[in-house]
Amino acid sequence: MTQPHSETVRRVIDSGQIAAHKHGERLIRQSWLRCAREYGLKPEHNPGISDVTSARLHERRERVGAYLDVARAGMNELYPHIAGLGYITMLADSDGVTLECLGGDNADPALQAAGLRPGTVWGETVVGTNGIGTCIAEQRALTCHREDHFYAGNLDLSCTAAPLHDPFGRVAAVLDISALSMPGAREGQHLAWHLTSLYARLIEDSYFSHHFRDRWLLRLGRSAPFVDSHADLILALDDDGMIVGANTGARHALRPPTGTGPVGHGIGAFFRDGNARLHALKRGRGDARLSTWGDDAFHAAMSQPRRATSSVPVPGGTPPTAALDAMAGDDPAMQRLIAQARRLAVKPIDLLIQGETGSGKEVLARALHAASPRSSAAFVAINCAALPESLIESELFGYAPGSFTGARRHGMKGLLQQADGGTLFLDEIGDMPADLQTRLLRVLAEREVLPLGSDTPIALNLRVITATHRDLSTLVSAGTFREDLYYRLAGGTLSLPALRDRRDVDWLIERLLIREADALGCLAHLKPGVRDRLLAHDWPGNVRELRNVLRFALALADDDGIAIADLPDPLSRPAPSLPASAPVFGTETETRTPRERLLAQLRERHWNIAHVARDLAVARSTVYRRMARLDIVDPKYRH
Ligand SMILES: Nc1ncnc2c1ncn2[C@@H]1O[C@H](COP(=O)(O)OP(=O)(O)OP(=O)(O)O)[C@@H](O)[C@H]1O
Repeated sequence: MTQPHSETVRRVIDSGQIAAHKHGERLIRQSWLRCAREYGLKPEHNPGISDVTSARLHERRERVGAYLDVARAGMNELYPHIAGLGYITMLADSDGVTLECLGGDNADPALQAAGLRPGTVWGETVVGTNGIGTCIAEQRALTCHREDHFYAGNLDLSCTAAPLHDPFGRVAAVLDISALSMPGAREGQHLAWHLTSLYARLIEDSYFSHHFRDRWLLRLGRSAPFVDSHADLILALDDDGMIVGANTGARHALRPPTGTGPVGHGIGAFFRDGNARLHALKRGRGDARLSTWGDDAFHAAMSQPRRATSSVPVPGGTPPTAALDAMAGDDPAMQRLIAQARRLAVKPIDLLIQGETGSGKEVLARALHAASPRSSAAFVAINCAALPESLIESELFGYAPGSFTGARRHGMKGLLQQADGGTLFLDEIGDMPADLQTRLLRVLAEREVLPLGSDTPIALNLRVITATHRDLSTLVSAGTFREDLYYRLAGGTLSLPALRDRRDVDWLIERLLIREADALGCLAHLKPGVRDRLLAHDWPGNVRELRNVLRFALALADDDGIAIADLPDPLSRPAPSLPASAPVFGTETETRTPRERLLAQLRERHWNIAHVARDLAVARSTVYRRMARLDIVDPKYRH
């Protein structure tokens, strides 16, 4: 007599033995152990099928949002391939609740009883090992065929499921094909596995392209004719060549030395001459091929951003936050600040930005404006410290015709009025004279402005963002800044960290380097030792100083990249003391002649030119050229 299924499962759980099985089967056994040990499920106690209410089902569909439309289209494409084989296709959300079902007869009691319908719960923690739930737990495509199920009640089912990732790598939904009473062993489901995986990839990539439609999209594939329609890797890039999104293929293929994925890195971090080739691709010129630093070659195709969707805010839509997102790499304080800024941007409140000089206060103010519902109206910036005190009043509030000697005949619209409907940015608010603080407070409270010499107030609809590098609370204690204005402004305060306290300096170097190199039309390469020099600097002038240093160095550098000598003082001065074990590619090399340096690098890499080129961040041809110039001959070719 055959053993009841629950006993088979129990035996595996008690023995804990999973290693001897093939990969697909091992995943199933692993899931059995998880069900028993982590979720406390017992194979003998089958909980049966449970449903969510139709209201909850509606909510869940809403939550999947635009992904659902793309996934539905994918299911419609997939279904005709499997219909004749007795399968139906389903879509579940990331909790394992089925949202859509295509195929079969809705009234078929067998399908109904098996739970193959919208609104049923297939989370692994609830119904044990099954196609949808275990796919979510393992985050990979898998088949759960008949006896693979944890509970005996599901043994009629054969399910193959694949995760659908969102553009950030999280499981957004699951694509599943299922059948009842499918004969044969799980190996017979091989084709089902490939088909489900293929359509999951198509759905993911379609959604990815839709999500990043206002970015440059770089498609990379092994086969030239397919690169446009079936790219293996897709990267979304901003105008500076920074990666802002990577599809599942790209996340797997491109592993950066630091960080968890390619997002936030420049294209040059992964591809030889990445920036130059990107430039050519954007202009529709040059060879449409890219090679990774490990010499993996891809055919490339580039598509342009659809600007209209990002610059014209859709009524009721979410304003773009790209400028905010582009401000930070993986620094926790900056990430927190950007998350707060994203939320505050859309709220009708005035904001105060604090931070040292050059830390990016104005950049943040502009990004807040771009991410706000006011983005299509004016952003008016004024630096209170730079304006003579006598002019601030008329500049800000404007004046009526003939209000004072020298005034324009028709009067002048003040900056407050020019910013009507948009954002007014008052930089260095701590330097605002006391009487103007009073008038500004009135404007903020009453939302109207009284131009000089006029007795008719003008209603204003504006958001005021102020910024200061000074500690306003100290100015309040000293009596030079109005306390009531301070509290009005400090309601929404965003504090930018100093660059020396940020952990994403490396990221910022890369980003600014690409941007500045692009502007100057040269290559963004740092020679060995330069990055370390930059990372060791204290940056009292913050991001502005970093940008200026890179701009200066790029202007001086040869076409093969920035050397330490190209940096401005004091960064170019030899380091005061060097450790005895300074690395070959570090600062110590700077005391040798160029020939000695290159020879040492070639020997270190056993004359592997590709490796030396990678260390130096230059093309192989550059290394060969330098070898010829410095009269260095590879020992292999010496007679
Ligand atoms: N996150 C960033 N990404 C790229 N560039 C940045 C960033 N932050 C600042 N910068 C650059 O640094 C320079 C200084 O930025 P910004 O003017 O916003 O600083 P600030 O804090 O307002 O300076 P100040 O206190 O002198 O007014 C700008 O030219 C800008 O290009």
